[in-house]
Parts: sequence; structure tokens; C-alpha cells
Amino acid sequence: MQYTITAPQTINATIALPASKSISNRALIIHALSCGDILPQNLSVCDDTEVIIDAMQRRPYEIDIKGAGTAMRFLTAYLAATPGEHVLTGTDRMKQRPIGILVNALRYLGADIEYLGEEGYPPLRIKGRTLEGGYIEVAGNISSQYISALLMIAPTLKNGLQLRITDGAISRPYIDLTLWMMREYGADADWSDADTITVNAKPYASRKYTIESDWSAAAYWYEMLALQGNDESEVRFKGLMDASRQGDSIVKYIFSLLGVKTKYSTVEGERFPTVSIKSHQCMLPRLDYDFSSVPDLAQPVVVTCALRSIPFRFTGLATLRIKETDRIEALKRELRKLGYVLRDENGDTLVWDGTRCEPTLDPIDTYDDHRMAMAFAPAAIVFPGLRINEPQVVTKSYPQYWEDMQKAGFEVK
Ligand SMILES: O=C(O)C1=C[C@@H](OP(=O)(O)O)[C@@H](O)[C@H](O)C1
Ligand SMILES: C=C(OP(=O)(O)O)C(=O)O
Repeated sequence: MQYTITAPQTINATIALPASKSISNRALIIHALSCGDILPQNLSVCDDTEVIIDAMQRRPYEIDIKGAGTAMRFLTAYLAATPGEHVLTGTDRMKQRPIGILVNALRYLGADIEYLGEEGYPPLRIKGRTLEGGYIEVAGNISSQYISALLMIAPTLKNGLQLRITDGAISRPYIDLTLWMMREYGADADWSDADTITVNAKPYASRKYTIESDWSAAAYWYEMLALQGNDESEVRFKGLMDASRQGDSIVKYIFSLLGVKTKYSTVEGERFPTVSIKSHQCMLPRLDYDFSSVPDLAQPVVVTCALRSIPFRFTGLATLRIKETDRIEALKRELRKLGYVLRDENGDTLVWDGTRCEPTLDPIDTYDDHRMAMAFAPAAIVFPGLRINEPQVVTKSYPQYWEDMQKAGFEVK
């Protein structure tokens, strides 16, 4: 499948963003551990959440989580600490995404987990049993999802958990999001020093929980306004919070440097404010930024900067190589089609110094990566008639993305 995209002169729309998949997936795991009967409300309908809902409802022997990293990591810990035997598997790409750090940590706590393919990678056979808990050290430089997975089961362990993070903690706001949600469900869990988290053995309390919209999904709308730069354009969102616990809510600061301002207006009696974003003329002449806390924002910011001719040096990108695809290679390859020559350094840095080449305008490949499709679609503002291959990949986190673009006046066919 391929879409051809043409942008409107002005964008003026109210967008119902999808619910956050990170919050949905945590809520589902914690809800299951709390043995509650009130399912979290406003769950995301994206692929990555549906695989967890399906696994929890049907409990098949073989659970296929497809391409969902959070589902793979969160369910590994959940199944290891819950009675029953399961095989946990996913897409071919998932079988290349490492899980050894989490499996080693769980085995250290007494879990029975076996690799069915390559050592250190899915698929896994997991025989659930009661785990003791205690003190554990876990490397935090590959994926924060291992730590979130261990933390979420921690209140149910006999001795709770004291978890020390070694080698630095990337994606740290996701760890804080996990701790915050655990506390929302009654857990006693917090940082006890700069790199140690203590979780006491105290059962979760069942409660009603409503999922906030997804700040990561808002990033593509910021990108559209930054690329368009038209003062008349405005996008409004509902369901986002100002003081959100989602690390990606920092998108509003990053894009304030790239010509998009954010305004909140509270409506009496409504739980969430309306968030409005508008273009303004003020842009930085160049941007240096460390993405190690917010890796999912890298693609929309990289595409925006290149297309607005803002040279950049972005660090903290090492983990982009082990996500849905090698995002560093994918960004370099696809931006070259549009005439921008990026280089990577030290495995974790992406640099654009303004070097250009002749654009081929070949269709953009998406590499089974929702964020490649969503980050390149706004490029149609600069390159009318841009073609995107396999656009259906957006269902991983934002199934309504193309319909929302149409609603905002883009022609998508
Ligand atoms: O915990 C989460 O919900 C997530 C953590 C991040 O992964 P890493 O910790 O692997 O960087 C992020 O990229 C992913 O989209 C969602
Ligand atoms: C990296 C992502 O997801 P996951 O690791 O959960 O597959 C993402 O959504 O960008």
C-alpha cells in the first residue's frame, strides 16, 4: 500500500489524540495484578495495547505480542510472577530486540524462563511461580522497559524489591511514569537515592482509572505546524494534561524553539484543559539536544529541523537502533531521498550541518515503524505529493492518524 499526501494552505482542526499506549499498557498490567474488576477507562485501541488486552482476556498458551516492546517486556515479568505456563513471542523484529537483561534479573529473583530461539532474545517459555524479591542490580542503558516491568510486579513479591540501576538510566521519565502509576494504585514505591528504587511488599488497590491522551502522538501535529509556519494555523487537542507525567510532554518546550507555541485553556467542569498549538515566527538558528530521556521524539524533531534548514547535533540516540527498526539508519536513508545528508557519530549521535544533495523524491519507506510514517507524512507540506509506503504501520500507536490528517485538510490517497 502507498499513500500520496498533499497539504492544505492552512491547518485548523480539533484532534482527538489516541490514548497513551504507555499509560494504557501499564494500567492493564497493574490492573491485572490488583485483581480489580473495573477495567481502566479510555484504553488505547492501538495494536500495542490490543495485544495485552487479548493476552489478559484469552490467556492462550502462545501469546503473540507482535511488535510491541512494552507488551513483550511487561508480560515477561507479569507471566514470570503469575501461575501458568506460556510461550511469549512476536514479530521477526521482536526476535531481534534484546531481553537478556530482564530475563537475567527475573531468573535471579527465582523465575523459570527459557529461551526458545537465540539466547537473549524472544521467544520465551515462561513458567509462572511465586518470586521472593529482594535486592537486585539492573543495567539501565539498553531499555527502561526492563526496569518498569520489574517494578510493576514488585509490590506482589514476598520481600518487595530494592532495585539499583547501573550504567545510567535512559528513558528515565518512563520509569517515573511507572512509579507514579504504581502509587496511583496504592503501591509504596519510590526512589530511595539517585539510582535505587525501593518497592515495599504491599498489594495494589483496585480503582477506577482513566487514561490520558498521548503526548508522543501530539509531536506530529507540532511538526506539521512547525513545517507550515502559517500564523493562521491552529490545532487543538483535548485529553492532554499540562502537568502530565508523560516525559514526551516536553515536546511543547522543544517545539517552542522551533516556531510552535502552546496554550492551555481550562473549561469549567471539564477534567482536561484544551491544549492549542499555533505557529510563531521565532526559530532557533541551530539546535543541539540530548534525546536520551525522550527517544520517541527524535524522528519528528529530526525531520522538522532538516526541512526548516536548522542544522542540528542530536545525542543520546543509541537506543534508536534497537527499536521498531534501526531508526538512525532509516532517518538517514529517507531524508536523503528529500535532499538532506545526515551523518551519525559514535553510534548515538545524528548530525546535520546543512549538507544537501539532489532530492530523488522516491516514496518514503517506513520499515514497519509507525514513527517513520508519522514523522515523514508532514514532509508533504514542503514536498507536495510526497508518497509514503506501507502507511498502515501507524496502527502500532495511532490508528486514526491518516483520518485525523484528512480531518485537518490534508489530501491522503
Ligand atoms: O515504557 C514505555 O512505555 C516506553 C519506553 C521507551 O522505551 P525504552 O525504555 O526502550 O527507550 C519508549 O521508547 C517506548 O516507546 C515506550
Ligand atoms: C519504541 C517504541 O515502542 P516499543 O519499544 O514499545 O515497541 C515506540 O513506540 O516508539
